[in-house]
Amino acid sequence: MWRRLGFLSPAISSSKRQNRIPESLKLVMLFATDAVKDDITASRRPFITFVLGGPGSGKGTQCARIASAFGFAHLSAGDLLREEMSCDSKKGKLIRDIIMEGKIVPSEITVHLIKEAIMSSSADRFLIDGFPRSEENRIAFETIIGVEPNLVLFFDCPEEEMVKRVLGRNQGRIDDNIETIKKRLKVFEMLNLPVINYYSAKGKLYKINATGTVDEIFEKTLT
Ligand SMILES: Nc1ncnc2c1ncn2[C@@H]1O[C@H](COP(=O)(O)OP(=O)(O)O)[C@@H](O)[C@H]1O
Ligand SMILES: O=c1ccn([C@@H]2O[C@H](COP(=O)(O)OP(=O)(O)O)[C@@H](O)[C@H]2O)c(=O)[nH]1
Ligand SMILES: [Mg+2]
Repeated sequence: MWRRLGFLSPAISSSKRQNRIPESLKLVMLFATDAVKDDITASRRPFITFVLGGPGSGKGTQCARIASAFGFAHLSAGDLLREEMSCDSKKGKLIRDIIMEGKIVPSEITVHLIKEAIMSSSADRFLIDGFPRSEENRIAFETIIGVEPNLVLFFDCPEEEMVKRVLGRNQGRIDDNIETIKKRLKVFEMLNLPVINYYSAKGKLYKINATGTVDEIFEKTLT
């Protein structure tokens, strides 16, 4: 990946990855590009950032800020699934039941929705918010879409704060209740943390302390 980022590689060396000394993720965001595009054999290869974190860690909030500051298209896997869930179909009902239980929707459904969203957009840089949520999700994405993310952001937030935020979210979501939140936190720990560890080991992970105000976290993300 650092090879692909070309001249940016020295600026983002290994330090901020895995949350060591903060360096400029802002530079990466500003110049986000996948140098494979220069290869005439690759017709379209957008710059992909996965945005991970527990429920209520602020993924959606920070994605909106990053997207507007740096021209990323923001794709929320949860929003894509909620849109699909609202369809009065067998698939819609399946998604609803799984979300209500705080479990993970089968990878082929989610990856298909993400693929469609990427293909129907002309953007060259994407924030994929709330995906992959399991190793199975990650492998399905890499297999079906055929690329790995360029970057992975992890908003690290204490459970107590996440619960407080989710309960105060007030968007009428079927899964924003204490029973489902408890289940989602367990699923996050059991299935999503291994994905985070995987990208950390690959040197692609930027861990951000997600406590503080929205502005403070946005600043932390970029410094
Ligand atoms: N830094 C913050 N401090 C307090 N509340 C926040 C902060 N960031 C987000 N929120 C609020 O917490 C709730 C969850 O944030 P959201 O971005 O939807 O998280 P996620 O997508 O990770 O579940 C929302 O109501 C949002 O407005
Ligand atoms: O890739 C995904 C993303 C979301 N979900 C489901 O959708 C719910 C809500 O996801 P979202 O990312 O919107 O929740 P957030 O973490 O933002 O609160 C999750 O608990 C899962 O049940 C899923 O199965 N796969
Ligand atoms: Mg969200």
